[in-house]
Amino acid sequence: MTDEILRVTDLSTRYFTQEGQVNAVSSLDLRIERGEVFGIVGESGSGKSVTARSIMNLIESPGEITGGSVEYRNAEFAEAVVDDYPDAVDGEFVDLLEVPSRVRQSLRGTSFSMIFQDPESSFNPTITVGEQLAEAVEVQRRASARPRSTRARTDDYSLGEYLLSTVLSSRRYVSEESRERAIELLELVGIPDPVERADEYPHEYSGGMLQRAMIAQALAGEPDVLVADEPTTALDVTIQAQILDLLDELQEETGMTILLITHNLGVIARMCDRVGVMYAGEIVERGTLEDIFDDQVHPYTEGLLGSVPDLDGAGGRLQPIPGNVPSLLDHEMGDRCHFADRCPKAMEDCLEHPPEYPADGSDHHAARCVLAETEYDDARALPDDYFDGTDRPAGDKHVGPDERDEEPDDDRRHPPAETTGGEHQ
Ligand SMILES: Nc1ncnc2c1ncn2[C@@H]1O[C@H](COP(=O)(O)OP(=O)(O)OP(=O)(O)O)[C@@H](O)[C@H]1O
Ligand code: NI
Repeated sequence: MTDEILRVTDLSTRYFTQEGQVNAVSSLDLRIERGEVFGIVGESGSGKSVTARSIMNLIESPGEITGGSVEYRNAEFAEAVVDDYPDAVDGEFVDLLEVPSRVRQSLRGTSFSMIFQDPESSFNPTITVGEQLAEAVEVQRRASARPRSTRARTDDYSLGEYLLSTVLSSRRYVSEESRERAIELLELVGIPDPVERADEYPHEYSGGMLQRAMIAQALAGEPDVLVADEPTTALDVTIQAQILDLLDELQEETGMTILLITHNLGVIARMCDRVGVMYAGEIVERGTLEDIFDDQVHPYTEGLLGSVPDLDGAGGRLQPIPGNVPSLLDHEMGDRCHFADRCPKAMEDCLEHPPEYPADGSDHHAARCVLAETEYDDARALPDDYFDGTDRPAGDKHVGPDERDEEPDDDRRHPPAETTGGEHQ
């Protein structure tokens, strides 16, 4: 029997930009089991971060979740909200997109936590790092002080307590215990001189330090589910390995469920139980590590595997897959397999958008590719120049090197395979 903790169904997120509608995430399904580490991997701009933010319901204008559900399983939470939001509840599952943000926020930190790709976004610049961590610890303390009742967490905030908490939060640390825990957490993520660093403000931290502090912050509430978007990309390889070890350890200790987002297959191989390979806003192949690394069906997965960057050495790089990640603009996407124009095995069959087919291997193995069903047949192959003209309006999808912008050329963050700089909120 499965023990699903997170059930994402038919999730779609669009950005309504001046250039048109961007289909950042399209009809995405995910089933994540309690205690597993599920990886999402894909090139830059494939929709990984938007998926993570959609799951946390953190999509901002001009973006919008246009359909689907994100169901979190927590019997107490379901019981606490079922009277007020019966439509959001299905057994022990609650659709987080169907409850108001106030209710959802009661889950932040203690049930759900997120590590963002850009650490700045998760810190308040005017409060010291130590205080912010202590506050996160305090939230967890309050939650567990009311014996596991989510209702208490959402409703029972009496005026007295409210006043007390506002008074207290103007004090330097919410409590000495929380301050100690905050320092412990800083130490845990490898920040030197944690006692002194706790009193510093976010801008006094380097990018790598802030990323570690953010991990400490995300872990402070001892979440059930941690969504980690490129948790180690800004860090040098030694620290990367250290942080991954730390996540691994904590995961084993606490049984926390992790949704890990990365473009690094080395990280996937090291951390994950199951993987979803993302391309153009869709999961194009999913399966266990073995399915994906040894038995992959989708030529995109194969392309990503072209060269697995190693964590320990310099020079490990993804081998670029020829061509570019599509723009995801609705009017440019067409109704074919979105990878067909870059695929060495594109056939006539690929001019229709493929559904997800079961693939040989584990029950979990599936691919959005006709090759899961049919043998590759040279006789039906599309000519090499098939997509050179008509399918690609005004060559928009070929972003030349001089047109790339937005993000600094940080190789660790964007290996050569990744061309169009994904935007980060
Ligand atoms: N605020 C925004 N406005 C418009 N488009 C956006 C916005 N945020 C993301 N997108 C678009 O959504 C698509 C998916 O972006 P996303 O950031 O999820 O990619 P990613 O897989 O996380 O890439 P990376 O590896 O670079 O982080 C991209 O086409 C991106 O341009
Ligand atoms: Ni991203």
